[in-house]
Amino acid sequence: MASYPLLDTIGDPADLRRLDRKFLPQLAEELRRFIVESVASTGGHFSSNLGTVELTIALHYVFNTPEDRIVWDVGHQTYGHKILTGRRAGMAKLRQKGGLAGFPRREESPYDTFGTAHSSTSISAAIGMAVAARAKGEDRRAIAVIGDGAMTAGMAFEALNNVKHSGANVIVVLNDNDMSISENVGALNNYLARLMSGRFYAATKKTAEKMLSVAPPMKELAKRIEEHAKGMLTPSTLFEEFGLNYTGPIDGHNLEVLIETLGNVARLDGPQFLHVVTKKGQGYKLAEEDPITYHGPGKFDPTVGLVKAKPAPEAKPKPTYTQVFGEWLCDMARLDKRLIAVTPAMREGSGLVKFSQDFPDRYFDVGIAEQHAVTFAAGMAAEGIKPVVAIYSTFLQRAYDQLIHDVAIQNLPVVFALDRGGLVGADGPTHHGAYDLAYLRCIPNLVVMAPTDENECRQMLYTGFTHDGPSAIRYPRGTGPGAEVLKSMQALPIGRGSIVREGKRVAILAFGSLLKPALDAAAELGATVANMRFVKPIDEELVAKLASSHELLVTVEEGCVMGGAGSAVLEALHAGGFSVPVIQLGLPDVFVEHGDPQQLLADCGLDRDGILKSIREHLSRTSGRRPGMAA
Ligand SMILES: Cc1ncc(C[n+]2csc(CCOP(=O)(O)OP(=O)(O)O)c2C)c(N)n1
Ligand SMILES: CC(=O)[C@@H](O)[C@H](O)COP(=O)(O)O
Ligand SMILES: [Mg+2]
Repeated sequence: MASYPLLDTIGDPADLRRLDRKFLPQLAEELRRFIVESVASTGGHFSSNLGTVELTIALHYVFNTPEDRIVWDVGHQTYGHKILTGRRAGMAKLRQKGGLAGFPRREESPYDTFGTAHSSTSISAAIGMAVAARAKGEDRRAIAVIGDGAMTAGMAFEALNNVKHSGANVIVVLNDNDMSISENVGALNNYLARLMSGRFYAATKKTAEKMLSVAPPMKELAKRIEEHAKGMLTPSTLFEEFGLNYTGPIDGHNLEVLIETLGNVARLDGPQFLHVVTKKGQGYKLAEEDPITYHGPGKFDPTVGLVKAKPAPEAKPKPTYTQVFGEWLCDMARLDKRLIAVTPAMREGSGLVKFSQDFPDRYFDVGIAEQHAVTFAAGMAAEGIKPVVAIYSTFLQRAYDQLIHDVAIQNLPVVFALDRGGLVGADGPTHHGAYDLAYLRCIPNLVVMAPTDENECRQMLYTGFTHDGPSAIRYPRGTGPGAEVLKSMQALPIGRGSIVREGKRVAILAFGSLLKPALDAAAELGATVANMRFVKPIDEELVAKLASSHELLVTVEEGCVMGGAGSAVLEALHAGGFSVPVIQLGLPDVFVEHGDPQQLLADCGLDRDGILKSIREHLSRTSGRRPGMAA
C-alpha cells in the first residue's frame, strides 16, 4: 500500500502553510506519486496535472487561499489543487456520477473560485475578481494560472488588453510547458520559446541556483532575484506592452525559486505577469516522453504505462465516429483537391492525426482559436476552397457569431464536422454537446444532419461536402451501433428521412444516435420508427404522413428538448395544421452532470426503458389506463 506520510497531514492549505519549506520537496514527491496512482486507477487528465505539482504547492503556500483567489485556466490541471484543498478522498470517484468534477466547480469547494473547462477565461475572471475586491474594499489578490495553449485564444488577449485600463492588480501566471494537447502552435508559441531559450531563462536559472547556494537571508534573496530579473529584461516583453510587469521565465519545478518569486511578485504593485516554465508529464517518464498520449488517458497500470488494446483476432474492432470522420476526410481529400481541414487545437480528439501526416499542406491547427478557425474557413470558402472544420460541439459555441455572420449569411460551403454531439460523460456539463441541434437549426442556409450509425455518418459528411452551402454533421463521442462503413460515398437527398420500422398508433421520430433505443422501445410497443436524418431542413412530408396515420408522435434526440429537433417537428405539425399529441424526449432543461454516458442517458430517460416509460405513461394518462400496461 503506497504511503503518503506528509500528504496525510495536509487537510487544507492552512496545514500546508504551517509546513517548514524544507519539507515541501517531499510533499511534492508524495503529491505527484498520489496523482499517478489515483489518475491511473480512474482515468482523467494526467500529464498536465503532473506538470503543475510544484506550482500548485507554491501558489497555496504563498497566497492566503481561498481569500486570495486562484483562477485555473481550463482547470484540467487542478487535481493537485483539489487534493491539497481537502478533496483527496474524492479523487477515487473523479469524474464519476456524484464524484469530483474534473474541473474547478464553485459548488464543489470555496477554493474553486471560478468554474472553468473551456479555455482562456481565467484572466478575464481574475480581473473581475480584482475589480470586485477593490470596489468592496477587500484586500485580496486574484491570480490567473493559464497555460501556453490557453494563451493562444483571443479571449486571453481581450483580457490582457483590458487589464491595465481596468486598474486591476491581477497576477497572471503563465504555465508554459510548450504544449497544448498536441504541440502548441503559432507565433506566440515561438515568442515564448525565444523568451525561454534566450539569455533570460538560462541566466535566471543559473543565478537563482547560485543565489540559493549561498542562502543569504530571504529578504536579500528576494531583492536580488527581482533586481536580476529586472536587469535582464532590456527589450520589454509583449506582456509589458500590455501594461503588466513581466517576471521570468523561471523554473516551475523549483519550489524555492517559485516561492521566492511568487512572494516577491505578490508584493509588487500593478498587474503582474509571471512566466513559469514546466514540463508536461513531469516526474512520470512515459508522460514526459509522450505528453499527448498521456493528456487524458483512461485507466492504466502505472507500472507498465498505457498499452494499446489488442483486439481479439476474430473481432473486427468497431471504429469510433471520430475514426470514421478521419478516414472519410483522407478519402475525400484524395478525391477533391479543394478540401482543407481546420482544427482549433484538437488534432487527436477530432481524428486528424492521419490527415495531418498525409496532407500537411492542407491541414491547419490554428491553436485554441475557434472564432478564428470558423472565419478562416469562411475566407477560404469565399475563394472556392472546400474547408472542413473539425470541432467539438461544445467548442463551436465559442464561434457562434462567426458561424452566423461569416458563414451562414454568406451561404459559404463550410462543412462543420461536429464531434462530441450529445452527452460526453466524464467531462460533464461544460463539454456535453447538448445545445448544437437547437443553436444550429435556427440559422438560415445551414443544413444540419445527425447520423444514426457509422456508415450514415460517412454518407452525411459526403452530403455536406457536396452541398453548395454550409452544413453541420453532428456525431457522438465514441463508437456507434457497429454498422458496416461502405467505402463508396452517396449524397443523401437533403431534408429526407425514412420509416425504418412499420407499426401502429405510436410513431417514434428518431434523430441521430438514439435510433437504437427507439427501435428497441418500438419493438415492445409495435410502434413505427422513422430515422429523420436531417434536423434542418426537417422532412415535413414525412412528419405529415406520420401525423396523419398515428395517434401519438414521439421525438427522440440526444440534445436539449428546448428548441431542439423535436421542436422542429412541432413547428412542422403546427404549420401543417395537425393536432396530434407529441412527446418530446431529449436532454432536460438542466446542466447534466458528469458520469458514465450510458448511465446519464438512462437518467435522462433516453434509453429503451426510459422511452417506453414516457410513452406508456402518456398513453395511460390519455386513455385513463394505469401506467405500465401494454400500449
Ligand atoms: C475553448 C476550448 N477549446 C479547446 C479546449 C480543449 N483543450 C483542453 S486542454 C487544451 C490544451 C491546453 O493547453 P495549455 O493551456 O497549455 O495547458 P496544458 O495542457 O499544457 O497544461 C485544449 C485545447 C478547451 N478546453 N477549451
Ligand atoms: C480539457 C479538455 O477540454 C480536453 O482535454 C477534453 O477533456 C478532451 O475531451 P475528449 O476526451 O472527449 O477528447
Ligand atoms: Mg501547455
